[in-house]
Amino acid sequence: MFLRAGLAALSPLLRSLRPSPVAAMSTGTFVVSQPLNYRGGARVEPADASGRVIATFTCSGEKEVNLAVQNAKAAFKIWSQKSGMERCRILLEAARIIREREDEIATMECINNGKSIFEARLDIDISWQCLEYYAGLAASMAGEHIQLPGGSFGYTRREPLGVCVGIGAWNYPFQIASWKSAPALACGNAMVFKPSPFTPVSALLLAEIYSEAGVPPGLFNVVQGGAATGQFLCQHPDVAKVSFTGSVPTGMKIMEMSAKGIKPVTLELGGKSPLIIFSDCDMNNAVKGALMANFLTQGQVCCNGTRVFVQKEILDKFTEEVVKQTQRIKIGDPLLEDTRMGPLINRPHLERVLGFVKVAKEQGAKVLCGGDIYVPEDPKLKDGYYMRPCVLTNCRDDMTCVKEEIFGPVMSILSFDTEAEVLERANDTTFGLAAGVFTRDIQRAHRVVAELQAGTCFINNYNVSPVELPFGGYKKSGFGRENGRVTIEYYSQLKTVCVEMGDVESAF
Ligand SMILES: NC(=O)c1ccc[n+]([C@@H]2O[C@H](COP(=O)([O-])OP(=O)(O)OC[C@H]3O[C@@H](n4cnc5c(N)ncnc54)[C@H](O)[C@@H]3O)[C@@H](O)[C@H]2O)c1
Ligand SMILES: C[N+](C)(C)CCCC=O
Repeated sequence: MFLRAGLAALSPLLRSLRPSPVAAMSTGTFVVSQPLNYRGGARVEPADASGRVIATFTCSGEKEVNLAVQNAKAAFKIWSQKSGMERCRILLEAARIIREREDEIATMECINNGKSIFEARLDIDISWQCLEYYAGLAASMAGEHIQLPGGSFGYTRREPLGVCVGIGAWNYPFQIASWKSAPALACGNAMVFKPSPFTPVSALLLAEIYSEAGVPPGLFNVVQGGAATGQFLCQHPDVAKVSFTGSVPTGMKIMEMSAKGIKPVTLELGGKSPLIIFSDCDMNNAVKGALMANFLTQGQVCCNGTRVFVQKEILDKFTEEVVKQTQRIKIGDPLLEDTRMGPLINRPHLERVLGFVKVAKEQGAKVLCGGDIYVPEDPKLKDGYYMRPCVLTNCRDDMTCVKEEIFGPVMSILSFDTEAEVLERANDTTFGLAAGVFTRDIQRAHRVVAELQAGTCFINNYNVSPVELPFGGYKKSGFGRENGRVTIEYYSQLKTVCVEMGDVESAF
C-alpha cells in the first residue's frame, strides 16, 4: 500500500468518494508508505477488507475489528493492573513526546484536515495538555470509605470498563483522538479508535506515541473505515463503551446499536449555538468573540455560536466592525504562517455550505460579505475547496440558516430588544451544545447563562477550551462529557464493597 496523502495527496481519497476530479487544495504533501491501521502496538494491513476502497487503504471489516478488539482485551489485562502512578508516568511521557513533535504533528494535521497551521498547533497543544491533565487524575483516582454500625464498613472502588471504542469526526482529528483516549487510558481501559475516513492519518501518530511512551502493545488501536467499520465496533460483544463525536443522525444510530448491548455511550454531537451580545458589552471583545465563535477551522466546529443575537442599540456598529474584520481574514494555503482560513473538508461539503448561503438569500437574508467560492492566487490551489467567510444579516429565527447546523464559515446576525426575549429565542432549538454572552453586567451574565439550555457556556469569550473544564451538550447535542474531572465517571464504573465485621444476622 502506498498512500500519497495530504490535502493535495488526499485527492485520490476524495476521488474515490465522488467521481468528479479533485485538485490540490494545499501546497503541502506528505508520503504515507505504511499501513494506516494500528493494532497490538504496530502498523498493520487490515486482515480483511469490506470491499470499499478509500484511496489506497481499505476499510477494516469485521475480522480486523475483531482482531483489534482482541488485542485491546489482552492489553487491558496488563494495563488495568497498573497503579494510577504507573499509568500517570506513561501518559506524561506520551504528552512530552507530543509536545516535542508538535510541529511535525501540526503539519500533518494541517494537511490532513485543511485547517491553518496556526490553528493546528493550538489543537496539538490542547491534546498534550489533555494527556497531562488525565495523567494527574490517574494517580489520584480513589473511592470512598463508609463507616457502618458495629465496626462494619463499606468502600467503593472506581474500576475501568474494559475495551472502549472511540469514533471521531474530521474537524479535530488528533484532538478528538486525544480527548477520548486520555481519560480512557487514565482510568485503566484500552481503546480501539476509528478516525473519520476524511482524516485518517494523524490518529496513527498518537498510536505510535503511546507505544513509544510505554503502553502495552494493543492498548490503543486504530482501525480505518467509514460507517460499516463503525457499526462492527459498536456491535462487538467485547466492547464495553462507545464514545462518539459526529452528527446527530449518526449519534442516534450509535445509541441504538449500543443499546442492544447495554453499552454506555458518550455522544458529542452537533449544534446551532446562540451568542448573545448585549449593548453594554466591550465592543472590541464582542467582535473578536463573534469571529472566534464562527470562523475557527473554516467554521467547521460543533460548538460554534452561529446565531449571533445583537441588541438593537449596537446592531449597526457591531455588524460594521464584524464585517470589516471578517473581510480581513487571510484565506489560502493552510501551511503558511499568516493564513487563518484554509479550505473546507471536501467538495460536497463546500457545495452544501454554499447551498445554505443560497437558500438564506432566497429566504430574505442579506449577504454582507463572503459566502462565495474563493480562488487563491497560487495556481496550485486554484481548484481547492475555499470559500470566503460569510456574514448574513436581515435574518429571522425561522430561516434555514438560523435553524440548521451549516458547519461552515457562515455567521447569521439577528437583532433583539430585551433579555427575556433573547433568552426565549436562544433556547428555541433542539440543539444545546454551547452558548455565549457578552456583557459588562456581571449579574446579567450569570442570570442569562443559568437560563441558557446548553452544556457549555462562555461569558465574554468563545470557543476557548481549557482541558480542566468539562465539554458536552444538552438536548440533541448529546450527553456525557469530555475533559474535566467528571469524564473519569464516563470511563469507569463504581464497585461497592460491603464488609461485615461481626456475625451474620440471618433472617432465616
Ligand atoms: N460535540 C462535539 O464535540 C463535536 C465535535 C466535532 C464534530 N461534531 C459534529 O460532527 C459532525 C461533523 O462530523 P462528521 O461529518 O464526521 O459526522 P458523521 O456523523 O458523519 O461521522 C462521524 C464518525 O462516525 C462514523 N460513522 C458514520 N456512520 C456511522 C455508523 N452508522 N455507525 C458507526 N459509525 C459511523 C464516521 O465514519 C465518522 O468517523 C457535525 O454535526 C459536528 O457538529 C461534534
Ligand atoms: C476546541 N474547540 C474549538 C472548542 C472545538 C471543540 C470540538 C468541536 O468541534
